Amino acid sequence: MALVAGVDSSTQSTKVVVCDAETGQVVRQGRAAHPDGTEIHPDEWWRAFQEATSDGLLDGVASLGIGGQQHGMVTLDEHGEVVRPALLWNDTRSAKAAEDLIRELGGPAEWANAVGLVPVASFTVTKLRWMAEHEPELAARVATVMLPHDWLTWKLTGEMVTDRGDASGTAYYSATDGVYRVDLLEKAFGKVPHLPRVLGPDEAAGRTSTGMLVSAGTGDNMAAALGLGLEVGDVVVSIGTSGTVFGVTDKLTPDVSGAVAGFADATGKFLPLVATLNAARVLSATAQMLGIELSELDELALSVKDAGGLEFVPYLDGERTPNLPDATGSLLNMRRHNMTPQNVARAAVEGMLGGLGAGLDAVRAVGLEAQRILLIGGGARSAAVQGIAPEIFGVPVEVPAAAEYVALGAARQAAWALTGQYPAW
Ligand SMILES: Nc1ncnc2c1ncn2[C@@H]1O[C@H](COP(=O)(O)OP(=O)(O)O)[C@@H](O)[C@H]1O
Ligand SMILES: O=C(CO)[C@@H](O)[C@H](O)COP(=O)(O)O
Repeated sequence: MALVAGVDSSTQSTKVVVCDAETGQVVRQGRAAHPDGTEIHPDEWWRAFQEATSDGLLDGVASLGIGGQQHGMVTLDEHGEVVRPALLWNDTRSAKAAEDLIRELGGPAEWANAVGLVPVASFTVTKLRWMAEHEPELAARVATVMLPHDWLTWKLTGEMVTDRGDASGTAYYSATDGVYRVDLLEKAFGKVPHLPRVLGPDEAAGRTSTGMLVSAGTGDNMAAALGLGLEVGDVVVSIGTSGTVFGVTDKLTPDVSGAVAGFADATGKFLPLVATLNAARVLSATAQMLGIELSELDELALSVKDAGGLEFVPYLDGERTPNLPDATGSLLNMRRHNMTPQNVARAAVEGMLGGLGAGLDAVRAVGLEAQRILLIGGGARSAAVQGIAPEIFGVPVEVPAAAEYVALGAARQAAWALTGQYPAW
């Protein structure tokens, strides 16, 4: 039996699945945590990858693919050394840089038409502008810019490559034209560092020192779409560190409002996506505040039929959609009679899902059909989320069997690169 492996190097952890290349059945799994924070040295991802794959997890694996958190700015000097810790997708320090870049190009529509999205602090191009302005000595040393999954692929193979899915989250790659917009990168950063070569969906990046094939890899949301085998009419809501709402389309409608990012997917199509900064951790922060476990939060939230008038504005980490990087969370409409743990728990779940409900409206506005929602990510394991989501979204919600869909998608890509056939798992 040929084995393939998929890696999900996401915000909070690295997860690895080893699958039968023919059926996709998972035969082994590993995981390791990442440190908290919105900037992180890439060595931490390498350490987590090694920890997650220790004890021979990859023994006998013929091909491996990496799915990684999107947008993180990894900068290398001319010797391949990391110049500064990577600024992650949820780091909001480049919010002003985003505003400046929009103004300099002539407005949001110019960006939406050029690269399918309007800059916000999450996108790599704004982080590069921030670095050029605030850390000019470090910026001067930057010879190469890449994304988290690219860096891991490079560590494994020595090849500086990426795929169009992850490249489309930089804001200096046009998903529709399939080219880097080095002119935009130069305007933002003042120079054009070396960029990873963009591979096709089934192309291999190279081989590890032990001979294992490594596929192109992709961003974690693109990998999740691959893992689910998404079809037109399906919309995914993923509740991880980020909340994301996305679907696969044949063509892209740029969203000038900036709510929907026009990403590429990992198969040659597109992946319009809305992302929020506040998802599963709204639930864990609320449980922590109440001094209870997540399972108890579920019980409390489901023990009442509404939040008794409480409204939880969930912007605990600022927010990206809507673009309010400095926003804070609030608990509104408190009265003596409604300040119960049950109501607070319910309001937290409703508030977090409400942000994703607005995301659903936004992807519909650019033409995504939503006949059903597929709910995935760590937060989808919550009974309260599963119970309350249909009310908030107003369409049937299905919860696929709990699985690591990002890692599974990366494994599917690894099998595709190995055999040359899209695996019909
Ligand atoms: N049963 C649960 N109820 C609520 N949240 C959960 C549950 N299980 C896991 N989570 C949350 O899911 C998050 C991790 O989800 P995951 O999709 O792996 O995130 P990421 O890919 O961003 O690292 C954590 O914040 C964790 O607290
Ligand atoms: O910024 C985005 C999507 O645009 C995030 O979805 C990141 O890709 C991180 O994902 P998770 O770690 O939350 O899965």
